[in-house]
Amino acid sequence: MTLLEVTDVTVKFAGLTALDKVGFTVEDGSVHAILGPNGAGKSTCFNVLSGVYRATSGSVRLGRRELVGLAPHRIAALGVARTFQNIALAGRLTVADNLMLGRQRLMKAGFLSAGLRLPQARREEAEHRRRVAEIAEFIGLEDHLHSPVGVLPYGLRKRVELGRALAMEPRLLLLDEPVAGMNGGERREMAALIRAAQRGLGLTVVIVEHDIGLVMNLADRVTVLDFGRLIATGTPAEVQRDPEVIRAYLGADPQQEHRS
Ligand SMILES: Nc1ncnc2c1ncn2[C@@H]1O[C@H](COP(=O)(O)OP(=O)(O)OP(=O)(O)O)[C@@H](O)[C@H]1O
Repeated sequence: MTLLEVTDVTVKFAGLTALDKVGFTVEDGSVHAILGPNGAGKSTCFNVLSGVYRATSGSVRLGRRELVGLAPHRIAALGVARTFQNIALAGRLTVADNLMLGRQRLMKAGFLSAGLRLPQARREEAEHRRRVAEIAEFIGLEDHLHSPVGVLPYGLRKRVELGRALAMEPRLLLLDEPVAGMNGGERREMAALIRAAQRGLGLTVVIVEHDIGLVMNLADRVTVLDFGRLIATGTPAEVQRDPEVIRAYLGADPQQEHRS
């Protein structure tokens, strides 16, 4: 079953076409990667999916809902969570509190009752904190639950980002370069975690990534962009063989992942 359907999405910025009639579908419960060299339009595509940018034309459907034109918080409320290329966490807050921020949308008690610490609000908060502890365990950070995020090494902070997105209990998880800047071991651990989230929590994952090796091992399907155009879509094995993909991206010097 299709969860996300992107049709003819075009994004123009003053004279520059960042996305040109891009279309692909994402199956429910799958991991779908968006791959492409620098400037290909991957982040723009993500920003359209999460409502940060509005497509100039085209459509993005989550189930039957049209997402183009909705504000980011409305899209989040439909069960779409995202992480950012550059970590966007509250460094002074603990891991637990950062994960709690992810649960805000799920909290029923208003600010006032939470502020006054009314019994119902206290009970609700305790439930959310229990779930946050479970998520911290899932991402392997149970021993750091009460550490400020700012003191954690980079690889662990990237996991907190993933945890905060998971704390939103999404159906669709958008991951923007989740292993950027990580070493080989950290990359493998993060890939395993993403797989575990997809399988264990039944999530659908769309991932933007430069790391071709990671994408080929992790993704069920891959969409390849180049200069804002979709040049291939298919299984990792199919796109790896595609001559246009080889020319645009995979043929690049493997030591030099980023084309500048
Ligand atoms: N807000 C913006 N205003 C103007 N141009 C933009 C804007 N955002 C992106 N672009 C341009 O759109 C094109 C696609 O950029 P985008 O960031 O989507 O590529 P990308 O594939 O994510 O690249 P990278 O791998 O470097 O993150 C680029 O030419 C970029 O300069």
